[in-house]
Amino acid sequence: MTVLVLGGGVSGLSTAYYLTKQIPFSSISLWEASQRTGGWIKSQKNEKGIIFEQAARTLRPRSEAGANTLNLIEELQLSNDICPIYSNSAAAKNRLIFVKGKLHALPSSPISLFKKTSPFSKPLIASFLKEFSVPSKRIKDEPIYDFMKRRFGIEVADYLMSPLICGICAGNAKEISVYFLLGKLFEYEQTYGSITKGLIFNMLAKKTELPKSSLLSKMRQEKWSVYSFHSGLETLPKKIHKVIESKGVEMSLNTKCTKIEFNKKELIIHNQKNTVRKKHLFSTILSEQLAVLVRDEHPKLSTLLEKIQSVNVAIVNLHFRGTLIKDPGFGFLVPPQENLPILGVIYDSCCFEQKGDTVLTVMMGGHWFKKYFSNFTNDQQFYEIALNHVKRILNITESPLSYKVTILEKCIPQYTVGHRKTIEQIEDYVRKAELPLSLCGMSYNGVGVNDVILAAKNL
Ligand SMILES: C=Cc1c2[nH]c(c1C)Cc1[nH]c(c(CCC(=O)O)c1C)Cc1[nH]c(c(C)c1CCC(=O)O)Cc1[nH]c(c(C)c1C=C)C2
Repeated sequence: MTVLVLGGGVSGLSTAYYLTKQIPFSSISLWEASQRTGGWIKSQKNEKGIIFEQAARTLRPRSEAGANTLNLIEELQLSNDICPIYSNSAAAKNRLIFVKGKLHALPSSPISLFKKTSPFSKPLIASFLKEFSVPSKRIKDEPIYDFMKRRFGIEVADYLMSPLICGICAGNAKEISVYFLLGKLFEYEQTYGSITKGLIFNMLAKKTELPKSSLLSKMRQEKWSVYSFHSGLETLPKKIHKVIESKGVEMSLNTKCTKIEFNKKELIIHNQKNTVRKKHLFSTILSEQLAVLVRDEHPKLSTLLEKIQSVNVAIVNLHFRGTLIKDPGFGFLVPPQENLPILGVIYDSCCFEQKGDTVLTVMMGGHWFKKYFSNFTNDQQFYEIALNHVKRILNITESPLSYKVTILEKCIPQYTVGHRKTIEQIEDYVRKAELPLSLCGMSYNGVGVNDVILAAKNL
C-alpha cells in the first residue's frame, strides 16, 4: 500500500506516526509545503534561553484527547522533558479579563462562585441556580453567545463565554457553533433540560476509563493543570518528525501539492516538481487549501470544503528585563465588546520561569483581523499597537529588550453554526464517490493540538 500524508503540522506528523504503527509494511510519504515541519507550533529560543512561543504553548492533560497525547508522549520517550503548570499555581488559577479600563480576576474556585466579583453584578452561583428553571429549547445548533445568554444571562455570555471563545479559536461567539465547540453543554440542555443539572449528573456519574499510562497517573497525582516542555511545545512535533523518519516515512519539505486527480481508486498527485501515484491520501492541510486541489474533478466537494474558513492571528512576543507583572497569572482576555484591537495577553513568564525576566505574548486579530488591521503594511505597526496596550494595561514603563511579530495567516478554522452539517456532507460525498481520501487536521473535528492528534489516531 502506498500512501501520502499532506501537511507536516502536528496533525500530519501524528497521522504518519500512527500509520507506521497501523500499517507497518506500507510505503508512507509526507509532503510539507514549507521548509520545516511543526506547523503553527514553533518555539524560538534566544541565546539567553528565553522562549518565544509562536502560537499554541500549552497542552491540557484532562480529557480523552489529553490522555491520548500523554500516551503518545510516553511512547516517544518525552516524559522527562515535560514542564507542568500545577493546579494550585497562580498561572493555573488566576485568569483575568480587561473590562471598562480595568483587569478583573475571573472566579477560580467553587467558593468564589458565591462571591460577587466585578464586572459581574451578582455572584455567579445566582446565574447557575436560575439556569435550572430556564425552559429548554430543542435545537440542532445555535451561536455560543445566544446559547449562553439564553441559559445564563448576558453577563456570562459577555464576560465569560465571548473571551473564552477568543482564547480557543480567536473567534466571535456570536457566530461559533455551540454544538461543535461546547458539545457537552449543548448535550446537557438537550438531555436534562438544563446545563447545571447536566453538570451535576456528570459529576455523579461513573467516569469513563481513560487509557492507563504511568504519565497519566503522574499527572493526576501531581495535579497538573496544563503542561509544555522545557524547550517549548515544539519539542513534540520535532520528536515525532525524528521518530517517523527513523521508521522509514519519506519526508519531503518544500513540496507543495498543486493538484489531485482521482483515477479508478488510485490517485495521481502533483507537486511543483513531479507527479506520483498513490493508493490513499491523508489530507491534514486546511479544508480551504484542499478545496483548490480537488476543484477540477470534484467541484461540489470543493464548495463544501471552502465553507470552513480560517482567520488570521497576529502574535507579538515581548521580552522585558526583570519581573514586571504585579498580579501573576495566566494572562488576560479582552471581551470583544470592549472594541480593542487586542484579543488578549499571555503572561508566559508566569507560566514558565524565563530567567527572572518578563515574557508576554499579545494575541491580535482573529475574527476581527480585517476590522483592525486591513491597512497595516508592516510588523512595526503590530508591535506598536501591542506594546502600547501592554504598557497601559499592565502599567509597564520599560521598553522591551527584544520582540517578535508573527502573522499567522489562516491559522484557526472557524466552526460556525452549521459546521456539523458541512462535515456530514463532506463525509457523505467522499463515501459515495468512493474516494481514497481521509480527512484530518484542524478544519474538521477540533482545533486543539490534542484534538488533531486523537483524530489522527482514529483515522
Ligand atoms: C494562535 C493563537 C491561538 C488561540 N487559540 C489557540 C491558538 C493556537 C488554540 C487553543 N487555545 C486554547 C484551546 C483550548 C483547548 C486547549 O488545547 O487548551 C485551543 C484549541 C486554550 C486557550 N489559550 C488561550 C486561552 C485564553 C485559552 C482558553 C482556555 C484557558 O483559559 O486555558 C490563550 C489565547 N489563545 C488565543 C488567544 C487570542 C488567547 C488570548 C490570550 C487564540
